[in-house]
Amino acid sequence: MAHPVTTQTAQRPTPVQGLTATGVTVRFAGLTALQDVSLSVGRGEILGLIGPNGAGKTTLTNVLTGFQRHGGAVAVDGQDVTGWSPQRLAGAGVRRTFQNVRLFTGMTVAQNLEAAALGVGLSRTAARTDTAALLERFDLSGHADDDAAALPYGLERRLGVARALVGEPRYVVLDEPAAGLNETESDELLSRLRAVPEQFGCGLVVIEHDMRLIMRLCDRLHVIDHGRTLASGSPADVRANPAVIEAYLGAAAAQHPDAVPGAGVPEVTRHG
Ligand SMILES: Nc1ncnc2c1ncn2[C@@H]1O[C@H](COP(=O)(O)OP(=O)(O)OP(=O)(O)O)[C@@H](O)[C@H]1O
Repeated sequence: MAHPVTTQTAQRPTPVQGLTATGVTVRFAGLTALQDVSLSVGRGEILGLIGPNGAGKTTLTNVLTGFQRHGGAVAVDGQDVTGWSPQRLAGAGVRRTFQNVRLFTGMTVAQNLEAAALGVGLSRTAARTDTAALLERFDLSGHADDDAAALPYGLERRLGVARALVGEPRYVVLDEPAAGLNETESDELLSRLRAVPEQFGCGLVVIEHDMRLIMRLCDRLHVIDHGRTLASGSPADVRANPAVIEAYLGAAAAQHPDAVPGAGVPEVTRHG
């Protein structure tokens, strides 16, 4: 007897898109650096991660990019990547920059990009093509053959960001990309970063103390203090949040982001 034909319309849950951290906790000996922090960033989105010195921002960056063991979970577009090494995560499209740019010394600007592209698994031909495109997009073509170690500071930071974008990453975490830049350089970085999600199709997490930059750049902000989430939402909502004003921004800065004490300078201390 012929069996009736049944069509299996499997009701698979739609994978959660984005780079997500769920219930992340990190303890260093007696110190709780992160306590039950959850956040997510989608492709095409820019998320700002802000908070006072020692709040846990770099520790969270390390968690998201595989440099820090932790409790809780990290996922990339629905795939659990908890415990993956930085190299494996980079291969899966999760990249980062460091507070202090770590360029490959003894190499030119172009060689820095090419080496990074080879490092994430591109073929030599693809690495060359990618390098040429990045040099162009970041206005570095005129410096392609310069010794990277001899670049002026602003260009060094620009190269650091470009290098994190080799090989079409899915998500990039930028740790204080504007640190030490003057106002003009910071504004120039802002317009470059603003274009990145559309140009590269990736999501950005930006850790930054420069509130002039962060308030203009980000679609959403996530604020942490003492290792816990203090607030999250649009820049306007976060700027008006009394707890954020109290812990971090200060009243004057909340009303006039250009007046943030130390804007453009990495050292912003707790208020109150
Ligand atoms: N490897 C470590 N061992 C012990 N304590 C650490 C370690 N790394 C960070 N910490 C502590 O964890 C807390 C969070 O530090 P973290 O560097 O993540 O803060 P942050 O928000 O990035 O600060 P900043 O804005 O100054 O860079 C701080 O109290 C810091 O001293």
